[in-house]
Amino acid sequence: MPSVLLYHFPPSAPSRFALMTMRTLGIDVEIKNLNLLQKEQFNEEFLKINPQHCVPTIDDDGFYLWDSHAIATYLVGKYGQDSGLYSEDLKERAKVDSMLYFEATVLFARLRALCVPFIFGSASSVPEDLKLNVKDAFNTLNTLLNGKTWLVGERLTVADIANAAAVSNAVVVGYNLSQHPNVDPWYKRCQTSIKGFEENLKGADDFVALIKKNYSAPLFP
Ligand SMILES: N[C@@H](CCC(=O)N[C@@H](CS)C(=O)NCC(=O)O)C(=O)O
Repeated sequence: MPSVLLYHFPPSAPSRFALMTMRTLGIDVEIKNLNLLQKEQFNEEFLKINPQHCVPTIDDDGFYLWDSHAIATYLVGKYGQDSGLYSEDLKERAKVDSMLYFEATVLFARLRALCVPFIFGSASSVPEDLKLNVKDAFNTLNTLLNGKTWLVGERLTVADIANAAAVSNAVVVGYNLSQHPNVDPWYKRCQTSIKGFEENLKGADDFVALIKKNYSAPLFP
């Protein structure tokens, strides 16, 4: 299998979702780090590949693709049809998609809205409404996991990997998972079932280190 090039930034949860999917599929990955704080995503060479200038982006033998969700489902289709990470069944697949969109537009989006101002030093306190938004997203996740081992169907899918990457960032900034009795054990299952999870946790530590440069207290005391 030829290697796939991943433009990556370890603190980024979407980027780590793409990398964990690659690790879980056993894809030979070549990593090219782009330091977003140094605005390396705006270099001329990368902008030609991805005018949206975001990570993760892959180069699969000259096929350029971005958005972690598109990357994950593409890679399963190309390299992991038997992995079960993205169902062949239309309705099950739609449920996986639904949980991918949940991660993109609710869980990750709300965490980003709360955390990113601290990375860029433009926040000095945690707005209550943003905290409530994050808690509401976790409440939803908890309800969706009621009586279930995985988010969709009977096995791990890319929906679990995406959401677990975002949850890792929440945990390192002090979000207490034990208040969500279904999320906590699911997250522990993710840790032992997703390949590259240690690497993901290291990236989450890099993420919180960026916040701590400007704000040393936990965001969810
Ligand atoms: N929906 C996208 C989000 C990607 C994203 O927000 N990437 C951020 C890092 S977390 C980024 O590259 N920001 C730099 C920029 O947009 O210039 C995905 O899932 O891949």
